[in-house]
Amino acid sequence: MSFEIQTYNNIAEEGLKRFRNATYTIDTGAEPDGIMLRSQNLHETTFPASVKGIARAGAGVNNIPVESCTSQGIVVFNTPGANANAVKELVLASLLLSVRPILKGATWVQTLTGTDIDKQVEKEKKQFSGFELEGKKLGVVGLGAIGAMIANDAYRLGMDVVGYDPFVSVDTAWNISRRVRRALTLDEVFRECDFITIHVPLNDKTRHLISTKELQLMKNNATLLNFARGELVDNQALVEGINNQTIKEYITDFASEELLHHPQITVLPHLGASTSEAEINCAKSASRNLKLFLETGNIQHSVNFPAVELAFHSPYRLAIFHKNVPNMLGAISSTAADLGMNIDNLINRSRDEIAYTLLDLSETDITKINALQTAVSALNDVIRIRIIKHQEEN
Ligand SMILES: NC(=O)c1ccc[n+]([C@@H]2O[C@H](COP(=O)([O-])OP(=O)(O)OC[C@H]3O[C@@H](n4cnc5c(N)ncnc54)[C@H](O)[C@@H]3O)[C@@H](O)[C@H]2O)c1
Ligand SMILES: O=C(O)CC[C@@H](O)C(=O)O
Repeated sequence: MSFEIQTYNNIAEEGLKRFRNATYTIDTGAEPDGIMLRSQNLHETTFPASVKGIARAGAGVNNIPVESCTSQGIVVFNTPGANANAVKELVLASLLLSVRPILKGATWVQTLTGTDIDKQVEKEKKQFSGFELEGKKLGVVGLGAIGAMIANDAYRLGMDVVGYDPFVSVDTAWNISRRVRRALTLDEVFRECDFITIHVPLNDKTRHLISTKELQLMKNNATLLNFARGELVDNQALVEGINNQTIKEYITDFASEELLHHPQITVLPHLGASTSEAEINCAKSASRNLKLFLETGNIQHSVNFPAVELAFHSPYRLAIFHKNVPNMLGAISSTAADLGMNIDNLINRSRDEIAYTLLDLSETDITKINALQTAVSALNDVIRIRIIKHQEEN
């Protein structure tokens, strides 16, 4: 078996090297089996029928048409937590920089001349004095991989931390300090906090999570930080809110024309995950997910199909994507039996309306396997079916 991988954006070599062997080619053809990307927008892309999996080297998948991929039986992966520490450090740096005008001070020092620089510094430094984070209240909206780390570390910096996440996972909840108070409503967070940082995914429910109404609930001296996605905040309402002194400051990782050249708005060029460590972690995790899926059909860290793991020892495996409806397994097994084929092993998992079945066969005659593929494809509610040949590890 051989696979073609298409890449977009700069994917770290530490991840790509999993594909530098005889089984794979990278960026050489128009019919890729797998796609690896960072922030490339795929919403207008028509995928060739060859595409089986798309791996996002990062957390957010809003640049991928996930729903349409699901209906085509394309598995979309992300890399949960792989860049969380990088984002956490940038948010903490931004919090610290927002209370201490040290960059302005450092720029000013460079303008000084003369032999009494030390005296000029002592005389003028009061213009660069700031505040402390200790004792201030931070609201963290979204207590996932990033939000949870920020909540814990902000608490360690002496901040009073409130978190809001109605869907927090049990695993993450275990990792959050019990000193982080759980807010029951978003309004509570907006009303009480001096700093609010958002770490939720962008989707139809969270787009413009923060608009005029939410801004008006915030304290006049509040700082809003957005290192999750630009569209979570209604930029027009935000600029109006800052101009009307509804809130004090906005710090974001997502550039947009209306946010530029405003003294109370700091815009970074999407640097949250831009550390060597995060880029390597994400590339390694994305390539591991994609390679495992292409070679075995097993699924880990998918955002649209269930996790499935079945040791692969048989000569052939069918990977069947289908709707989650009754008697699908019965129909698949009797189709195999009708063709005289024995099933070595089988696993079926579902996720909402979608299900996925791996069927291992002792049959070695590819003509018969192809006939089974054709017969199963003709069953109602089957979305896609792949034949995977067992291969030695590489
Ligand atoms: N700036 C960057 O470079 C950068 C890097 C990584 C991630 N991100 C963005 O940050 C987001 C979060 O990343 P993560 O790794 O923490 O993801 P995550 O999936 O671990 O956490 C997201 C959390 O948001 C919660 N959530 C969902 N909807 C919510 C809502 N309406 N209100 C409150 N909580 C809600 C979920 O329950 C989950 O706990 C990503 O989706 C991505 O868009 C940006
Ligand atoms: O790849 C990047 O630089 C950003 C990734 C980030 O947006 C994410 O969602 O993980």
